[in-house]
Amino acid sequence: MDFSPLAILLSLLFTALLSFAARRLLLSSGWSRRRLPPGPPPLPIIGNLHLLGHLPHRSLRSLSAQYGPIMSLRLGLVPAVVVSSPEAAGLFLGTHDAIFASRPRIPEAELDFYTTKGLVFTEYGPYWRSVRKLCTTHLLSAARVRSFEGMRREEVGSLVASLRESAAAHEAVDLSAQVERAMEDMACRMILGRSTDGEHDLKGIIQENARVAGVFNLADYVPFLRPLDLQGSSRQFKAVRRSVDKLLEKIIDDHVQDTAHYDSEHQQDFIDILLSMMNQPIDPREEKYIIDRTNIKAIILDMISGSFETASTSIDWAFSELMRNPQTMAHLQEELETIVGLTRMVEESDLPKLNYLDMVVKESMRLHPVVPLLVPRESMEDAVINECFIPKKSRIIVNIWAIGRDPSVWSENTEKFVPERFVDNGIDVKGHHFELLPFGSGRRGCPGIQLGLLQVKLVLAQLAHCFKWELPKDMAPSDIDMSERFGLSVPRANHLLAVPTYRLLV
Ligand code: HEM
Repeated sequence: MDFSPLAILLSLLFTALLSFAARRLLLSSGWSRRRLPPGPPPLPIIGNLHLLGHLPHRSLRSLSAQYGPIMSLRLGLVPAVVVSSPEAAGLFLGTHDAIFASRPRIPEAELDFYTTKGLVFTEYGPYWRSVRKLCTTHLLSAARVRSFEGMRREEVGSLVASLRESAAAHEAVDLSAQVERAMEDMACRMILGRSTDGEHDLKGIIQENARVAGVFNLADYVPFLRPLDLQGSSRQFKAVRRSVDKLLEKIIDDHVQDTAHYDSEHQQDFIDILLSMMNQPIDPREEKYIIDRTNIKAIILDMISGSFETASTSIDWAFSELMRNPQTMAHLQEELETIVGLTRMVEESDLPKLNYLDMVVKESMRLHPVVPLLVPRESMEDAVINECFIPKKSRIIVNIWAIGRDPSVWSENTEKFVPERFVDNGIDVKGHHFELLPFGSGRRGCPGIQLGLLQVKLVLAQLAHCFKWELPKDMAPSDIDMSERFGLSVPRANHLLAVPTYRLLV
């Protein structure tokens, strides 16, 4: 046989030509374009809904282990694709982000301007682009986030003061509830300019809105069931939205009346900022969309939904891991003692110097991303990814929980809380490293990332710095229940209780 370089070259060329021709033939016959990604066989009507279980991120990881990192499902009558590896996430959220940047439209949304005129659930297009730009430029910019530093200091100060009282009495505190309250107060003051309302149960209404939005509604997947409203979801959704609307109308009216009395010291909240832009184009380059009251209400509700549970849930998980890993807590407290010292509380200006804190937060977000399946996306056109056909209007679910626990990415100790894995590896949470995506990535990535990260780090650092923490009633760290509850976000199923002892010298 002739193994001369020329013969090898010719045979390589011939093979390449042959496979190119075969590929063209398959593509033109439509066979490859129609081949969906592998996935479990669907049942009539419900498709694969029965496989989701009560913690879908976990069930989907098991299924992906069998069918691969780009897996096809049918959720009721809706085609879906589940993405479960960094490479696949890079294809859907990076390379082909423009195709997958829309959100599925739920039919209620057609009646509800809150869903079509906001940001989170609004379809991709010029309106969404304008609103997104408005939010990133005017509400969530670095300068705006900084402008609320004083308010955050007050709220964190109140949290610490309340914990000091429990510390003096050597009482166990419901840390989950305390943190949740503090974060809700921060969000309400920043967005609405107040954390309570004399007339309405402000936080109760917002919490109910989040609860109803997180409820699984079969009719979202089997649309012909919608008119029957078997679960009563549609009725509940409309009732909650009426309460939200009444509340926001009143708060906006109060702002309009108060504007005349503002002095130069007045801290503008998000409603003030949006009211000052009323009747102007949302984006000066897209004059078609003018800001009116419905836009303001929809944007405000999305800012609240985006910030309400996310930061507190992230803190809750990170703190639970610190309680389960006393050496890590000790290491973090050592860093705080060195950089901040025991004679004062942590300031926001300290945060960039706290490298170990940064690793603790990343590691916690790797193991416990609060939105484990991101917010679902929808494909805007037919696409072929890795030779698989993804039909237009497929729901795209990115399982960042599975990616964060993939041993082929994070090594065998993937289930363990080891912040040190981030030493010198350059991975951050900003959406460029597809192995760690707690804030998503691409066009629909979280616009509140800067604020969210700041809040999480500030509160976590303050809790670890100001107090020594023990578990109640001789509980061992390994006894801490880490069960999850699935909804719009995934918080702890049960609250974390702990006993603080004040440790600062002031
Ligand atoms: C620790 C805190 C937070 C976490 C972990 C978080 C996480 C996320 C995630 C995973 C998404 C979906 C991204 C995607 O689909 O690719 C998202 C979207 C979003 N987040 Fe956040 N978020 C946080 C804080 C905030 C804050 C403070 C705000 C605003 C005040 C906010 C506003 C939004 C909005 C408006 C969207 C929808 C963006 C769009 O569809 O264009 N988030 N967030």
